[in-house]
Amino acid sequence: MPELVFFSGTMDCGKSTLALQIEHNRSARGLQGLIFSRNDRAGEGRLSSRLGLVTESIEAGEGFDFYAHVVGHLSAGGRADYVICDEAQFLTPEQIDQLARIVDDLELDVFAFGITTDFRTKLFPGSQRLVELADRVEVLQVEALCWCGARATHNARTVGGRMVVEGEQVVVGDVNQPETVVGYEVLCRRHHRRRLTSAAARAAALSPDVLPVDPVDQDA
Ligand SMILES: Nc1ncnc2c1ncn2[C@@H]1O[C@H](COP(=O)(O)OP(=O)(O)O)[C@@H](O)[C@H]1O
Ligand SMILES: Cc1cn([C@H]2C[C@H](O)[C@@H](COP(=O)(O)O)O2)c(=O)[nH]c1=O
Repeated sequence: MPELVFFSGTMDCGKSTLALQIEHNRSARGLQGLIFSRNDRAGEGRLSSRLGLVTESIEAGEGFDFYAHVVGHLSAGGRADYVICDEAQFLTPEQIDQLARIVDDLELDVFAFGITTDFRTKLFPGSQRLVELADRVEVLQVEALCWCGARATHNARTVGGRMVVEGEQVVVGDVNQPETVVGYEVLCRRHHRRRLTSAAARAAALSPDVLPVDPVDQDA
C-alpha cells in the first residue's frame, strides 16, 4: 500500500540527508521520483543537505498544486514512482491534502520531510496537517543534541546572538551562524523554556552570580 510518511525532527537532524538517500536508493533501482522543496537554504529549485549533497528539485511555492502537477506530468507521458518533498513545514494545509490525494488516488508513495514546530514551539500549519493525515510519522534516529548533551527536541531562533520568542514564523536560516545574522540552535525542552542557548549558558557560567554561595551551607 502506498503511504504518506512524515519524517520529522528538529533542524539539523538529517532530514534532507535522508531524503537524498531515499532518492538515491530508489533511482539506483530504476525508479523515478518527483522531488519538491520550498525555501531550501541553497536556493530555489534545490534540495540540499549539510553533508554537502544537493539535487535539483521543483520549487513548490504557495500557490503550487502538487496533485495537478503530478497528474499533468503523468498525462504528458512522464513517469513518477514516488514523491519526495522537503521543507514540508512551509507548505499550506491544502498542499498537504494534495499530497495525501497523490497517495490515495494515484497510488504513489509520498515522503515528506520537515520540522514539526517553530521557534516558539508552535506547530507549523503544514506539519500539523501532516501529523493529522500521514500514515506514519517517523522521528529521525540520529538525534540532534542540545549543548547540555540531552536530546534536542526544540528549535530556538537567535537575533543578535540572543534567543527570541517573537517574530515572523518563517525566516529561512541556519544553525551555527555568526551573531550578526538571524540564526537557529537546537535545544532540549528544559533549555528552550529557560531560553538558555549555548552562548547564554557560557555567559552564565562565567558570571559570578551563577552559583550564589548559600549562607546556610556555609555555616554547615
Ligand atoms: N561535517 C560533518 N560530518 C558528519 N556529519 C555531519 C557533518 N555536518 C553535518 N553532519 C550531519 O548532517 C546532519 C544535518 O543534515 P541535514 O540533512 O542538513 O539536516 P536537516 O535537513 O534535518 O536540517 C547533522 O545532524 C549531522 O548528523
Ligand atoms: C525553527 C524555524 C525554522 N525556520 C526555517 C529555518 C530553515 O530555513 C528551515 C529549517 O530547515 P532545516 O533543513 O530543517 O534545517 O526552517 C523558520 O522559518 N521558522 C522557524 O521557526
